[in-house]
Amino acid sequence: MRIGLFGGSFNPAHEGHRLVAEQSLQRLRLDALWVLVTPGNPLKSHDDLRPLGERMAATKAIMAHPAITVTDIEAQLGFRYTYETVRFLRRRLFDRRLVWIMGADSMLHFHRWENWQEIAEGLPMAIYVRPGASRLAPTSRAARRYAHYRVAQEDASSLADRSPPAWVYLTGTSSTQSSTAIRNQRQTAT
Ligand SMILES: Nc1ncnc2c1ncn2[C@@H]1O[C@H](COP(=O)(O)OP(=O)(O)OP(=O)(O)O)[C@@H](O)[C@H]1O
Ligand SMILES: O=C(O)c1ccc[n+]([C@@H]2O[C@H](COP(=O)([O-])O)[C@@H](O)[C@H]2O)c1
Repeated sequence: MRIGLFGGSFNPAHEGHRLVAEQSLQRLRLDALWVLVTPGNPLKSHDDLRPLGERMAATKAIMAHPAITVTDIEAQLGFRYTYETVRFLRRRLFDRRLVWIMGADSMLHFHRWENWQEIAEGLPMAIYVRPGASRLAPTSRAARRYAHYRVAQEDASSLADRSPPAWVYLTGTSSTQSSTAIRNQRQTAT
C-alpha cells in the first residue's frame, strides 16, 4: 500500500492544497493520502495561526475525497518536527510505502528543517510546482544535495516503490492560491 503524507499549516486550507493532493494521488499512484495538519510550523510565527480544530474542519471540507484522510496525529503525539512524524510512521507502518509531499516553496527552505537529511533519506519525496518558487526549487540546497537521486517525472508512478533518497519534481497545472492571501483578504473585509 502506497501512502502519501502531505503536511501543512492549512491556515486556512485552499484549492491549491486540493490540487497538490489530487495530482499526487494520481501521478504517484497512491492508494491513500494523509493530510497532516500541524500544531504549528516550527519555522513560522504562530501569531495568526487559527486553532487546530478550526483548521482541521476547514481542511476536511476542502479535501473531501474517499482516498484522503485529514489528521491531527502530530498534535496527538506531541510532535513538533516532521522528522519525528516520519520516524514514527516508518516504524509503525514498516510494511507500507510512504512518500512525503510538499510544494515547491517548501523545497526552498527544506534544508532549514530539523534533521532534514534524515527525512530525505527516510522516504521518497514529491515536490509540486508552485508559482513564484518553481524556478528556484530545483536549484535549492536540498535539490543540489540530492541531485543524483532525482527521478524523472515520467517515472513518478514508481516513486513510492523506490528506496530513498529519491525525489520527483512534478510540473503541470499550478495554483496561485495561498493561505496568506486568503488571510489578508479576510482581514480587509472585516
Ligand atoms: N498553491 C500551491 N501550490 C503548490 N503547493 C502549495 C500551494 N499552496 C500550498 N502548497 C503546499 O502545501 C503545503 C502546506 O502549505 P501551507 O498550509 O503553508 O499553505 P500556504 O498557502 O503556503 O500558507 P501561507 O501562505 O500561510 O504560508 C506546503 O507544502 C506548501 O508548499
Ligand atoms: O520539521 C521541521 O523543522 C519543519 C519546518 C518547517 C515546516 N515543516 C513542516 O512542513 C509542512 C508544511 O508547513 P507549512 O507551514 O508550510 O504548511 C508541515 O507539515 C510542517 O510541519 C517542518
